[in-house]
Amino acid sequence: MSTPDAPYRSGFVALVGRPNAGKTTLTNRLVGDKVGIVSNRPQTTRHAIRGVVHRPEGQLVLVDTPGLHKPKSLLGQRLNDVVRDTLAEVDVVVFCIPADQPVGAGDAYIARQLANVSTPVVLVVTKTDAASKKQITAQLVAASQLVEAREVVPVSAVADEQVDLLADLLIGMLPEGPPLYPDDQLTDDDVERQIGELVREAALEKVRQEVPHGLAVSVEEIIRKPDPRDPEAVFTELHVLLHCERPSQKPMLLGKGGATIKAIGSEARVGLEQLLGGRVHLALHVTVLGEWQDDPKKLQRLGY
Ligand SMILES: Nc1nc2c(ncn2[C@@H]2O[C@H](COP(=O)(O)OP(=O)(O)OP(=O)(O)O)[C@@H](O)[C@H]2O)c(=O)[nH]1
Repeated sequence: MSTPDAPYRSGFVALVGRPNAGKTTLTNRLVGDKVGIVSNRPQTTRHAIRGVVHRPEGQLVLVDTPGLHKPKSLLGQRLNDVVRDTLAEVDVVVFCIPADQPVGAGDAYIARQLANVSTPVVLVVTKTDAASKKQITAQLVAASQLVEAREVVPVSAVADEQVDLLADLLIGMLPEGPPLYPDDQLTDDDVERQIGELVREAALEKVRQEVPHGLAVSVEEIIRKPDPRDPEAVFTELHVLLHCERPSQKPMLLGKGGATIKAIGSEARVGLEQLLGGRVHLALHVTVLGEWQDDPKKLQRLGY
């Protein structure tokens, strides 16, 4: 794996940036298409793993950070605490700033959080395919004024420009050490969490603006058994609750004659069957949880 003059390196990297900065797209491009599920996490991290980048010279573990934003509720505050812990514990923080949008208050807020930790920062100006050379140059300068960065790299995840270079550069900043994951395992977001995310994404897509932030998902039960149609295959029965904040939101999620909830289920099932590698029966129910974003007990129940 390692060559005599270049030691093997491994470690943790967190991608941060305001919503829409391109973090997910960049993560996916860095990791590549192959996604698997790892059930064991190394003891070295408490954080959810988004993906693992395997290179001959090292291994980069991309750590999930929930959105970093000004706290408006207890949920927001807790998320920000998680973010700060994550930033302090990883080896490198990648701060994504899109090339096609002016640097704004959201970026400045994140920069202030980064100033509180000693973790080295790599500034990445994303979406360079969507901006002119002049715009990119101006953005590189503006971004550099926000934080003290070790490196500043313009990339396009969509056009696959400079992504390999970024991976090499990040690996070079990690401590020497053995691989943290076997190379056929790419993510270890636990299955339950991924199930919840797929359902939540499907629900947000189907209801759009109507149930904005007050939507949470909890996976109540996962039953795996041999598929009666094919005993070699696994059949998974899932019981999932969609929690909304207000009674008025419930009919929106259900739709006329249950049409919306049915559509959410069909949409989610495609991803779920891929994730679980077999047929899935998804039982979805809608409940009203009240002001869950500000209620510590309810937050705990939802895993925050
Ligand atoms: N043109 C272009 N668009 C991009 C690129 N990367 C991301 N996008 C687009 O920007 C939007 C946001 O990208 P995401 O990767 O979801 O951004 P994010 O930072 O993960 O967003 P949040 O989940 O809201 O925090 C999507 O519409 C992407 O298709 C890029 O390299 N070029």
